[in-house]
Amino acid sequence: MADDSWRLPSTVQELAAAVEEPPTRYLIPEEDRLGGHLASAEMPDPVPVIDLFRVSGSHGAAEAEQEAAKLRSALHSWGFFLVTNHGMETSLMDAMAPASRAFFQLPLEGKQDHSILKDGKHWRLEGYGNDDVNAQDQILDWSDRLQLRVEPQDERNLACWPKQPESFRDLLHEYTVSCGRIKDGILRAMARLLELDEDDCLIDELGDRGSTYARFNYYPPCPRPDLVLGIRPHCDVGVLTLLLMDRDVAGLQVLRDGTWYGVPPVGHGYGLLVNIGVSLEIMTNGIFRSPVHRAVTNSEQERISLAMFYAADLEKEIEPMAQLLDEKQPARYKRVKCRDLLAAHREYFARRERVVESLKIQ
Ligand SMILES: O=C(O)CCC(=O)C(=O)O
Ligand SMILES: [Fe+2]
Repeated sequence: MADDSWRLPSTVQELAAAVEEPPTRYLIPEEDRLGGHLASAEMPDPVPVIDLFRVSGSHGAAEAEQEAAKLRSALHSWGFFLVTNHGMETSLMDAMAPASRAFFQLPLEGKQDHSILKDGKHWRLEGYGNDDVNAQDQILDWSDRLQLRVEPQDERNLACWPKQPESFRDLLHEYTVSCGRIKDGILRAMARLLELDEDDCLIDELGDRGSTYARFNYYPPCPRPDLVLGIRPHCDVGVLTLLLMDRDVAGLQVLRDGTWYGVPPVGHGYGLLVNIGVSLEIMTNGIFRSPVHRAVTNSEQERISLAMFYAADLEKEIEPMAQLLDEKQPARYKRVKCRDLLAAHREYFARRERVVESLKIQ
């Protein structure tokens, strides 16, 4: 029988503990290693920060207007921003991040109980592990992940949810509820920016049964950070992503005009970064663009991030919103069912390509 063990790489955490050099299948293509390293430029200005309370109008119309102008500028320049005054208790962020770390620190067997491989073989969307490996020459990322579908709540597959640390499940539930409110606040502010008919227009675009995936990314230290990527260049595929950044360790980079810029940790507490996804790019007919980003590793410290991906109802079709179209602004993206978009995104991601290119109307 053919040896297809290449389909089932060990976790990067195990690998990192065992090797002095990353194996060939983790080495990124030459053209991505320009200059011999993955260094990035410093952002010309600090990461834009949006005060969610102000932009919602709770301080009055004038302040909301000012904050909305900042949001517009952040969306047009970078496609991402930090959100503050978002209503999530600091104590929740302070507890969620260490609980994620504690999960990755469990012995392998404890984590494998929640493996992303059903019966040890068949890759699925939820659980602990890596990407689906479907080609022998696929270049792998230097990270392990725990991916869980947290919404709709009645579709949670709790068998994939860690029982250790003990606080994990309750924390993730609370975190999900809190992030859901923040996501709604952001989508309302964006709807106002776009002058849509109703503040809830973008929220409604997700449908009644929008899907939320929580993805915990774990990047072990790498002896050759100049040769691998923690996560390859990509756009997130959902409507938007809320990324809980590592408090201390940098790694996220964003591409703008051909230059990679490093996104520094906020320096105090945990930063919550909002990232536009491909689904929102389509819905807004390209008014908001999804930024290409990646994560690099380093040789000394592990790094953790937690991404909440908000996607529409899987059965819903995504297309440019009629309100944003007219003769001068015809649809620039094809209509696509959310489920198909997510599946296509995984295929493109594996090939290091971007799904959004295939959806543009030429
Ligand atoms: O770890 C990071 O900073 C980025 C993670 C990311 O881009 C993702 O999970 O989609
Ligand atoms: Fe991402």
